[in-house]
Amino acid sequence: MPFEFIKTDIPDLILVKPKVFEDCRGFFMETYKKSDFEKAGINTDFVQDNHSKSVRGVLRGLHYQKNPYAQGKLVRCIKGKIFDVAVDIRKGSPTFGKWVGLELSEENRLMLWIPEGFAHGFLTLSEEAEVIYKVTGGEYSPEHDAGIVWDDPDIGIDWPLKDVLLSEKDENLPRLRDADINFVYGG
Ligand SMILES: Cc1cn([C@H]2C[C@H](O)[C@@H](COP(=O)(O)OP(=O)(O)O[C@H]3O[C@H](C)C(=O)[C@H](O)[C@H]3O)O2)c(=O)[nH]c1=O
Repeated sequence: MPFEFIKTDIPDLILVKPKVFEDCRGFFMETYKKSDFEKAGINTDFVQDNHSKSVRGVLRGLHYQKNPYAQGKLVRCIKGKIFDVAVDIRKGSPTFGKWVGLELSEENRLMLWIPEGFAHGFLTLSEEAEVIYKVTGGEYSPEHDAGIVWDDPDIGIDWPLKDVLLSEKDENLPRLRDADINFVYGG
């Protein structure tokens, strides 16, 4: 099995560890395989791939697209290191408002599967980080783009750095209690 699927504190949030084949040339690894991911319960109807580069201290998030353009994300850091965070924002979920954060890096090669109904963000821990992620559900739709402020005390994310660089948009995101959310658990 080329992948190890690891549960996190939020049942639907899955850490994926690919099998790496190293030799004198370097390495090879499969980073996605439909049959294996579907066996693990991961939706693989990917509609878009994204790639962003950030410098140390940049925090992108917490973002989500509202229904009917909700997105699932398979996130991977291919250069440097990030602290990747997902927050459950599905109304009625037993883990509503709960967050999971972990390091994804060029070195650990871990990937995080974040289903629809979660807000996502990451903090750049290395001088530079490049993040690529496959997206399910809705293609990019600015009208459905939404977010929650990174340091919402009701969520209490323990970001490793406190002095962060945000876009103007992210500086002005609402708290979870005021956010425009239309996800329903099990819906
Ligand atoms: C997300 C997106 C953005 N754009 C354009 C819109 C802006 O002109 C420019 C930068 O967008 P933004 O500042 O929203 O990029 P990020 O802050 O990296 O947003 C992402 O950050 C967090 C981590 C996420 O999980 C989302 O995928 C996404 O919201 O790219 C597009 O053309 N297509 C897209 O899918």
